[in-house]
Amino acid sequence: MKNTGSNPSPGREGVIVAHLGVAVEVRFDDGEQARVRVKRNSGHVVGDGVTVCDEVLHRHPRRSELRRRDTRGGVHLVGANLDVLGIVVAPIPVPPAGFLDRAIVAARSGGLLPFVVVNKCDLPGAEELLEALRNCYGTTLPIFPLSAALRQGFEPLRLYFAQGHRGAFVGTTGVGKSSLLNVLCPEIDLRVGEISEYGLGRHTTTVSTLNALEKGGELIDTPGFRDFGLVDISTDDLSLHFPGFEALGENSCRFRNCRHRSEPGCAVAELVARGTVPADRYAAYLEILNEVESDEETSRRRDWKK
Ligand SMILES: Nc1nc2c(ncn2[C@@H]2O[C@H](COP(=O)(O)OP(=O)(O)OP(=O)(O)O)[C@@H](O)[C@H]2O)c(=O)[nH]1
Ligand SMILES: [Zn+2]
Repeated sequence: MKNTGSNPSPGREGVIVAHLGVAVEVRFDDGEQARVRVKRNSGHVVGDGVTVCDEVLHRHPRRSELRRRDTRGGVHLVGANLDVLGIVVAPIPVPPAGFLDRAIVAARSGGLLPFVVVNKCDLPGAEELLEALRNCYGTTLPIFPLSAALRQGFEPLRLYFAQGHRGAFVGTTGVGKSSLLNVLCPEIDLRVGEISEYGLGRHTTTVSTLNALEKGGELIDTPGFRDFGLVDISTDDLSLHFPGFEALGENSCRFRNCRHRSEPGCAVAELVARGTVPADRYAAYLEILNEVESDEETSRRRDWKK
């Protein structure tokens, strides 16, 4: 174990704050940090709680896991024990249809609370976007309008994290995630620089880090994950976690695997008929359901061919 402070004694508890491929950086409960070697593909991720005993890592059970799927269908664990997922949108580029709903469903199915950041509020079109999002999600999620370029509007977001939340940001290319991170966590780049001094420079581009925020809370930054253009969800996730179906509460559909299409005894259909779920939200749901079903069909066919 390479030590960045005094010698850690065996059996100390901490959290993984950086993953370097062949080693992880552990921050112990007293604030001291040390590097521990791990096998490549050890399965440890940033955010994992660990006990270090005789230079060996013992991982604690996780309360949540954030995953992403690559374009070839491989699943990657991005971080552990996150509480919140910040979905970043902006007036430009316009969020792709269904992006927010899919990202919200992905967060909830991973056990994370989603929130929305509307960046680039200095640009025309921001008011309209914000208004549309407030109408759609305002009662179910926190929405933070801000401008990373002007460094304005960050206080409510900082206070939100300061409640003790550990989170990550996702969003499509160009919405300003890097700019946002730089305002919230200006030391991220510095820390990556430090890591390269240990001769692991080649890995610095894929380093994922857990960063403490000034006023409290933590942010996981994983380059490569931030671009969440293609959000992978299942039909089960969608029918359970679609934003707008919260009014369902304990009223369940007759069939446990109800897709809320035209099944008898569907509680969602009832809410739509009563106007509790607006018709346009239901239409958005059906559209995504069709897409997800067709994606699932495609991957089933691909698996058969293997
Ligand atoms: N007007 C305006 N432009 C912004 C703001 N935040 C970021 N930008 C610009 O938007 C562009 C994209 O910003 P990035 O921070 O690189 O966006 P990103 O989401 O990290 O993009 P990727 O790295 O491609 O995923 C840059 O030209 C930024 O200068 C903002 O608040 N207002
Ligand atoms: Zn139903």
